[in-house]
Amino acid sequence: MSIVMTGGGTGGHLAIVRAVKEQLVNNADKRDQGAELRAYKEVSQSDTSQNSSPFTLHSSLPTKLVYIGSTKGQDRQWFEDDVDFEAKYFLKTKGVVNQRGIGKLQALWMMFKAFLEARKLLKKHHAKVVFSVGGFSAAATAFAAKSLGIPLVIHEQNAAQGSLNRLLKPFSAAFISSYLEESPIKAYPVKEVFFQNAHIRKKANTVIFLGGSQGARAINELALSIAPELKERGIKIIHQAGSNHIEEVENTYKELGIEAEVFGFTTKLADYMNEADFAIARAGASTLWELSAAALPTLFVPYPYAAGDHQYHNAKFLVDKELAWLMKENEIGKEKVLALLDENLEIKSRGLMEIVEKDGSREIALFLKAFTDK
Ligand SMILES: CC(=O)N[C@H]1[C@@H](OP(=O)(O)OP(=O)(O)OC[C@H]2O[C@@H](n3ccc(=O)[nH]c3=O)[C@H](O)[C@@H]2O)O[C@H](CO)[C@@H](O)[C@@H]1O
Repeated sequence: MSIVMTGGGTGGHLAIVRAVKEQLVNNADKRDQGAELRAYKEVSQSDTSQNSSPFTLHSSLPTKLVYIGSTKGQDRQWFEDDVDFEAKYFLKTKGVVNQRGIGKLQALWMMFKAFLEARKLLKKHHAKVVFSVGGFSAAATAFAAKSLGIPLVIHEQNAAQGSLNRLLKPFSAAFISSYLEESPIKAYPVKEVFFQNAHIRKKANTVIFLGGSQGARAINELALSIAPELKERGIKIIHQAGSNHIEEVENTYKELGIEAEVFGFTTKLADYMNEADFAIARAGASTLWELSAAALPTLFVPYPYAAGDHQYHNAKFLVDKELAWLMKENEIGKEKVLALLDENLEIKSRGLMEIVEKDGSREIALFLKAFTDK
């Protein structure tokens, strides 16, 4: 029997699969099979010929993990070589919603063929539950689960629900969303390191600008426009400018005679957040919950072209609780932003610490595991 995980396309979806998968492999099993799993790991580490998942090799470990994604998007990059899954499948699918005319018909036909394939795979692996993180990559397997009467557990990352998740919500065994009161699990799967760095901010000594690894023009422009005032106030600047904009942004700081730490992609985001007292950031779900876990007061500038304007709704969720600030790109004003630095950061920081729940991935892993115990 197995837990089948599906969905992806973008890192935002795939990160949830990975976080929950890691918990299933490392922690959730401690409840009932911990000793056995650890014993297995010791054996397999001393035997280099075994490079496959612990779940595959020992039939005494009942739960296997299977991933079903798409050939399109980033699914392959993330999981093709992942040995924690007993099996990985990448079905030929593409998004239906954004297609028109003949393209839509082709996408639907591909989806139908993938649906039939997914049904076979779910039967073959004796799926006890299907965990979907949404995105077109999840559609075939999610529908296949429903058609076979296999419980479907959905994780929605955003406050504005994705079209597939919205469609399947009434048919799901559980709909997990950190934004919904009725969600069985409220905690967002955030890496522990962000919580470890949480501390109360009182004064904006360091400001971090986070435009994501690709950078955000509006955030870059804002940063450079308020940089002279920040310098005057003795505030340090950390600036994620995006891989393609580092040089141009660095040069502008130089021309302004301002020292700033500028970078593109980083694996040390948690450290940068730890150093900062105030953030100006996009409102992608993981980033938003990581900033919240770090108790870092933030002005969100949502990406305006996100599907269903979901970044706006993500940020609004915190703003409605008075835990963050929000400005659409066309609302940004230099003076308005500078005024926020004088606001009471401590209230926001404390509020975030109180509301943000830990252990999201572990709770989801245990929730899924329960289906295999039935
Ligand atoms: C442009 C877009 O539509 N993005 C969507 C995409 O997320 P997308 O992957 O773009 O953004 P998220 O904020 O959800 O995740 C970014 C992740 O990458 C990490 N990171 C980022 C930059 C960096 O230099 N180093 C690093 O490690 C962050 O810590 C975070 O864990 O799916 C999310 C979940 O459906 C949505 O909420 C986002 O709106």
